[in-house]
Amino acid sequence: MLARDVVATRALPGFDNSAMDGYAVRAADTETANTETPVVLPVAEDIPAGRTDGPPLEAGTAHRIMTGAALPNGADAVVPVELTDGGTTSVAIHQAPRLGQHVRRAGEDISAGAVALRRGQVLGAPHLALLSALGYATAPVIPPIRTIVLSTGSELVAPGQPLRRGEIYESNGIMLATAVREAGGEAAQLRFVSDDPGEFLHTLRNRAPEADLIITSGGVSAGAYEVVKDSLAQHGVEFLKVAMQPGMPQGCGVFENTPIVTLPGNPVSALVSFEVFIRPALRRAMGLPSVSRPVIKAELTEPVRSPAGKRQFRRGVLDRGRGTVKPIGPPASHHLRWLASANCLVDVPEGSTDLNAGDAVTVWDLESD
Ligand SMILES: Nc1nc2c(c(=O)[nH]1)N[C@H]1C(S)=C(S)[C@@H](COP(=O)(O)OP(=O)(O)OC[C@H]3O[C@@H](n4cnc5c(N)ncnc54)[C@H](O)[C@@H]3O)O[C@H]1N2
Ligand code: MOO
Repeated sequence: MLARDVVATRALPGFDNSAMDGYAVRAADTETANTETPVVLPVAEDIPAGRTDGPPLEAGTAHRIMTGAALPNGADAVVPVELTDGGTTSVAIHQAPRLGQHVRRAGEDISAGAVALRRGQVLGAPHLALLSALGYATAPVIPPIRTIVLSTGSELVAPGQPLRRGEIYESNGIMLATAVREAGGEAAQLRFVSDDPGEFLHTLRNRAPEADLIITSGGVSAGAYEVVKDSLAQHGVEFLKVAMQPGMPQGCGVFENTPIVTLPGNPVSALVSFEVFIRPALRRAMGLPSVSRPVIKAELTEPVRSPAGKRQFRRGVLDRGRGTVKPIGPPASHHLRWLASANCLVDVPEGSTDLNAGDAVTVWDLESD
């Protein structure tokens, strides 16, 4: 993201140039040209793109010119090669050009001194091209937040490896690292660790200094072997229950000078918690223009039940045209298929336990920033 406005120090295009492969002429020399009685002119120069010596066009002559080549002084129109006989020593012009035809004027894209890009612009493909076209080899940017993402669980196996009964493939790491990147941050996805506190703390200690934020998943609820909770409760991390479904058990704090958020391990809980707690904080910290997802009102296509006293986030499919939202899948927090089919979250407030089809609900649009 740009840290300051960037001003064009030069115009674009930087010089009058040809928009076509053809012949640079003086329109007045060729005004009688037509197919029956072409105007024939000697070709005095050949001007490929990149030729820099710039010989002027004498009256009564033509220069063969290529797209992007500087228009010679004296020329005021370009005749495309298709409207000529394509000659190299002399050229027969079959159609009279309009004054200024196929000429790209200096500064018609952007003039010198104009603001080319504003502070806060996220630099995508066209913006980087514009900066380069203006001659900027570097640009002042706000660096992205650097996160490390660490999954925990002795049941986890890397995708591609054989699985034994009781084991599952690790999926939170790539999910959360991708979510960070999509939010505009940087993410290093660490190799997941087992439920052994020694291994967990060793990994964190090694990698925390390189991060602005640590994100872990798993090991924060109420059982035995809660590696994250057991290891970090003594290290300035607070563990608590949030009145939210999914995403009830949470933790956050500072681990040896690095902020840390410990998400629950259930995949849907982890991603919903990321959306609710981490994404807005990341974007605000980076100064990005839109901090929260766009929030829309939509009409439910079917009823929704929600536990009393909890804010529920259901997966949904938002039909923007109709203004409706269809809740999909059960509220449970392990249904990845429904998470992958959703384009929004349906935000059911704490006070609502029974919503009917046709009721208006608040929806978080997950497909927009
Ligand atoms: N007695 C209680 N049990 C549970 C409670 C509770 O309050 N009392 N809370 C439940 C809720 S709600 C959630 S959410 C989970 C959170 O548990 P943890 O954060 O401790 O996570 P784990 O137990 O490690 O894992 C939960 C679940 O998710 C799977 N998992 C974990 N990490 C990954 C990963 N990287 N990739 C894919 N799947 C992952 C894990 O195998 C478990 O199935 O606790 C409830 N229990
Ligand atoms: O908070 Mo848990 O996330 O409901 O499954």
